Amino acid sequence: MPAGTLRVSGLNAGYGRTVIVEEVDLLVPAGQRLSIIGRNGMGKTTLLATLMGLTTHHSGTIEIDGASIEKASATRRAAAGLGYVPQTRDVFKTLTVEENLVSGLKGHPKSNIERAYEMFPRLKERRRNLGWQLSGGEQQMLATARALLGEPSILLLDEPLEGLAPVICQELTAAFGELAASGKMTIILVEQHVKNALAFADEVLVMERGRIVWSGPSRVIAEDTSLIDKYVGVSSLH
Ligand SMILES: Nc1ncnc2c1ncn2[C@@H]1O[C@H](COP(=O)(O)OP(=O)(O)OP(=O)(O)O)[C@@H](O)[C@H]1O
Repeated sequence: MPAGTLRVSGLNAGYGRTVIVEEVDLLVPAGQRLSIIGRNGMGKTTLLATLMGLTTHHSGTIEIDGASIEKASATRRAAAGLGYVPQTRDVFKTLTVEENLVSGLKGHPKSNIERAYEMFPRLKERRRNLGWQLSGGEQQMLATARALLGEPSILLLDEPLEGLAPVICQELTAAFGELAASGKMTIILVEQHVKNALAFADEVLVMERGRIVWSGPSRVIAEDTSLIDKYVGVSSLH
């Protein structure tokens, strides 16, 4: 079985006693690109954070390649193959780009840094700049590159294009497309812009109030603006 299959059953999770993610069932085969869409505050970020072990787990199972991880720490989940790029773009502001990358290696070969530079040449140009000196887009590239150094089999991306200039969006989208096309990684993308979400993914799921209310091939929802209007509003297409 290729690595990177995610199976979630009856998942309930949230913050303390508050349940946000409700009864989520999910099967993402290895190598699939899945986009998660939905209006603001519907639980998309909480679902990704829950997969990574950063919320309160109430019930249900999460398996990577058949192994249960719902009780594991975030560090153990990373070791099991999960890579996570949160909305907050976790980069160390007082370290250089290269130092940030070295800190993300965690035992993986140093040659991975050269591969990250190949994917994001801008980072190579800025290798001696400190985290705080980078633009938002460069920080997003650095956060993504750091996650990739750990060689995840499943990459979780939370609104990676939010607030970025179009030229940077294009560079990042091309990098995600390259990763996805390699077929070596399952990629789950939370994306507000439906156009980007549908262009990227084979499959889409829609969240509403913490639940999955629609799932299916992206071409089905792409061809049905009434579905888009119902779940996210047609304005999200622009
Ligand atoms: N740390 C937290 N503690 C308590 N409640 C939270 C916390 N973070 C988010 N929530 C609540 O959980 C719900 C879902 O939020 P979440 O950020 O997961 O939604 P989202 O779909 O990702 O929204 P957005 O697109 O705006 O990021 C919201 O009602 C939010 O107020």
